[in-house]
Amino acid sequence: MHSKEHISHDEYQKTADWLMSQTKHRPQVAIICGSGLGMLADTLKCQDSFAYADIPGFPQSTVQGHAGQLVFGELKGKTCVCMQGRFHMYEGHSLCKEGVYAMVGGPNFETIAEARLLHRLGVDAVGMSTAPEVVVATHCGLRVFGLSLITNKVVKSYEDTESVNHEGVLEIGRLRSHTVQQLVTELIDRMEINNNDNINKSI
Ligand SMILES: O=P(O)(O)O[C@H]1O[C@H](CO)[C@@H](O)[C@H]1O
Ligand code: HPA
Repeated sequence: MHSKEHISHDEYQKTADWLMSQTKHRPQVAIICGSGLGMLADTLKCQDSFAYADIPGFPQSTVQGHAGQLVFGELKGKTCVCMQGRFHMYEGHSLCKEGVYAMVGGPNFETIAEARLLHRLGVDAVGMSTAPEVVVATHCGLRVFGLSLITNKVVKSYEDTESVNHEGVLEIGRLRSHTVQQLVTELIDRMEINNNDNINKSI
């Protein structure tokens, strides 16, 4: 997992599973200790420390003064995990991939010309929804988690023989519905009930 462009969910999961099997700590707070600040990790109580080199799939610190350890423990009664050493782009690490979602008005799918324009603008995914809901929810002070299932490749070439249609979108939806249901159910299970208390205060 060393400075790869893309790290798969399975690779992250293997690393996380290994760590969870090695420590009983389940952190509520994660802290990245940069240059000269690694000593904070030494103050954690009931420590479990792991050298980055011993953690399966974990990148290595190359910067002088970065111990290269992941330290689990307690600080002021809160379970924390500290990275004693971070990773930088100048070490060859890429930025985490973030995507840009663009909404088109629909109900037609974007034309090839529109798809090319969106691509040039840096758009990664196209849909016909989600953005208005997020705008309204944010306006109402709600915290939002948006989830879009990517069902198809956007057609950007006039030579492309594939085309997008609603039946195809629904078909992928059916194929993935179980996974999406599991994900949403797990999210709800883990959700803090008080996460919108800023609204309650204003009512
Ligand atoms: O209807 P939602 O869930 O947004 O999903 C997508 O499916 C339709 C296109 O097939 C569009 O409505 C598009 O936004
Ligand atoms: N474009 C716009 N909306 C969509 C698409 C698409 O390719 N697929 C599903 N919804």
